[in-house]
Amino acid sequence: MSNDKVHQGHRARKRFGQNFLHDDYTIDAIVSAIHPQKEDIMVEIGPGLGALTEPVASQVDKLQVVELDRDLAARLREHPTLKDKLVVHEADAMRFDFSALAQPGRRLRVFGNLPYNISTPLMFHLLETAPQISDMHFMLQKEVVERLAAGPGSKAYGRLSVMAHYYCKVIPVLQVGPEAFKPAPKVDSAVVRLVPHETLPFPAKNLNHLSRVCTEGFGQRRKTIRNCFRNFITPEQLTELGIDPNLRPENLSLAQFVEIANWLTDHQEG
Ligand SMILES: C[S@@+](CC[C@H](N)C(=O)[O-])C[C@H]1O[C@@H](n2cnc3c(N)ncnc32)[C@H](O)[C@@H]1O
Repeated sequence: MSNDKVHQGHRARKRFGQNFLHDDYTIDAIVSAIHPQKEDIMVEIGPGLGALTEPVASQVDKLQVVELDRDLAARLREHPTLKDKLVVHEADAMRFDFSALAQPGRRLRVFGNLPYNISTPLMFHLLETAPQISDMHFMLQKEVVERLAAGPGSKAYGRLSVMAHYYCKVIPVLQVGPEAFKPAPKVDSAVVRLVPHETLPFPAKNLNHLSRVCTEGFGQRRKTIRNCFRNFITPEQLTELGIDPNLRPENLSLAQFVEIANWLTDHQEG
């Protein structure tokens, strides 16, 4: 059992969410879904021991990788076949400025088998860079992929779903069982493709207001929106926007969340 924690001579660190992919079928399926092209600006988050790094690097000229674990970053810098292709950023992806890697007219393609302990805040961080990204492929906890992909009326629908759909088209690609990893995680996993919209379908005038409307709504998902949003909009004003005040937040579409947020921006005092 404890052997399972040592993979390719490296002891997996739980605090870095290290579950290394070792199943060739899964690795091939992810790399084909990514479909790397020679001239793409590819960025991998958490390359680890290189399960995805090696096959992707073999198809491109250069690969940027962001790895927090100092030992793993050092291994990658010295890797016999990878070192000439990799640009290793030994950094915390949560604080990393991904947009700095984009070039004029060339957006990033980001991928990774992400550390599950930070996957939700990391998604929000990456969504902020969406305009500089052409697509993202991530292995996540299956439940997080369900939340990303969820639409109105579903139990999994929440702030993460609204913000993901605000910026991206969300496409679940593949489900992966725990046995594909070493050590095996306690949860099921899934791969998702996120494709940022060329033009935002429902632009918000103020993103903080959209975030606030989502937080206040999903914080009280069993209430009707006339109650959730009573601090800033009346039932009559909701009706004027064409939105039924008796709906619950989990029934509001992205367009309606944005409509309420934009109303808040327009009617904010000061
Ligand atoms: C789930 S493992 C995936 C490793 C490898 N890509 C694979 O598929 O086998 C997550 C990786 O992310 C790294 N990591 C954890 N937290 C990180 C962070 N905040 N920023 C960058 N990398 C991080 C871990 O050290 C580890 O290499």
